[in-house]
Amino acid sequence: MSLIIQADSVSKIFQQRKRLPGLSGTLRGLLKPETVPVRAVEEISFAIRAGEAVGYLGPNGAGKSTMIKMLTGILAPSTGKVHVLGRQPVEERVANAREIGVVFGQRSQLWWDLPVSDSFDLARHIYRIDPARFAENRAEMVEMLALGSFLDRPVRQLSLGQRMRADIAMALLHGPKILFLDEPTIGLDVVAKDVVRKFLARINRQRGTTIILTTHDLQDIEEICPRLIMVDDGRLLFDGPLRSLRRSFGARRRLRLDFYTDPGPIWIGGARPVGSSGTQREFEVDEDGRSLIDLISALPPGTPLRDASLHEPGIEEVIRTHYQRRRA
Ligand SMILES: Nc1ncnc2c1ncn2[C@@H]1O[C@H](COP(=O)(O)OP(=O)(O)OP(=O)(O)O)[C@@H](O)[C@H]1O
Repeated sequence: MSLIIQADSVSKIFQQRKRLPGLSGTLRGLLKPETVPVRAVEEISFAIRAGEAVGYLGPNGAGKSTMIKMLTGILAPSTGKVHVLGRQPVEERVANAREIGVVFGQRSQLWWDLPVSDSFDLARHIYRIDPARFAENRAEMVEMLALGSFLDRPVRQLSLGQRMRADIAMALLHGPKILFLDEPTIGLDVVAKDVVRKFLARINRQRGTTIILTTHDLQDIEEICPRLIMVDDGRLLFDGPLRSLRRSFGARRRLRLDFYTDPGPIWIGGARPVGSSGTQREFEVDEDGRSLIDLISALPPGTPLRDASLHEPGIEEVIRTHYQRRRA
């Protein structure tokens, strides 16, 4: 498979207006604005092959949207280079737009007061889509995303889930090779999220459309994207399969013990106490190879053990712990 997207040491620095405290500060800021540089993206490199589905994950302000804007030609990198289908998006915005689809979860591309089908017709003119190809793509999207019941309704009357489905359909009418989505499931209920996720996984699999999506929601990644790129503070933290994230962040298994009566302090070699509440105790286990039997046999004889279990840390937990550690 060929490389379809490349980011080489990409940084983006914004100049943000400095806020000065108090009313006099606000007035001074208006008369003589001072700016401070903010590094939204710092020296990020990655390469994506045709047909991949990649999740771009990070907390608020991590630089996700900024990266999507650079890949779609909305913003130019401050330093470094971005290539999408062999082009620098910001230099060849129109040619780039013809081959990519973009969905911003928080901002619709549909015309608010027009019926959904009119927005689709306008997209056909804007992208100069061949009528036969348009008809075929439109029919496929209407069927796959179940748009039939609200195609004639103005966009402002749609639920968020319906609007998002229509937005995704619109971004695919010209048959783009790459689909960029910025928070496609934000604010959706569980059913609508499920529809969107299943659809995206399907077009990636069936049409081979390359997908890059930003999200805060790990479930999006688990269901759509075999590959995860994780950023924080503008920097790249992790790039690889979701399944190797645990190992790469050194996440440890947890031993949970429950006793009939409060056992007092408990010590188990190779396990670090991390929580205690009433008759329950929790430990982080240092070595991966140790079994549950091995661990509980280290308890002093006569300890009133009622139940014991060993847990792999959830990916959510791994990431939360990692971000907390970085911020500490
Ligand atoms: N146009 C802009 N001008 C100045 N600063 C900006 C601009 N756009 C983004 N920033 C700053 O760049 C940083 C990264 O913002 P960005 O929107 O890329 O993050 P994000 O990961 O998408 O966050 P969120 O999850 O909250 O949408 C933030 O500190 C933000 O305030």
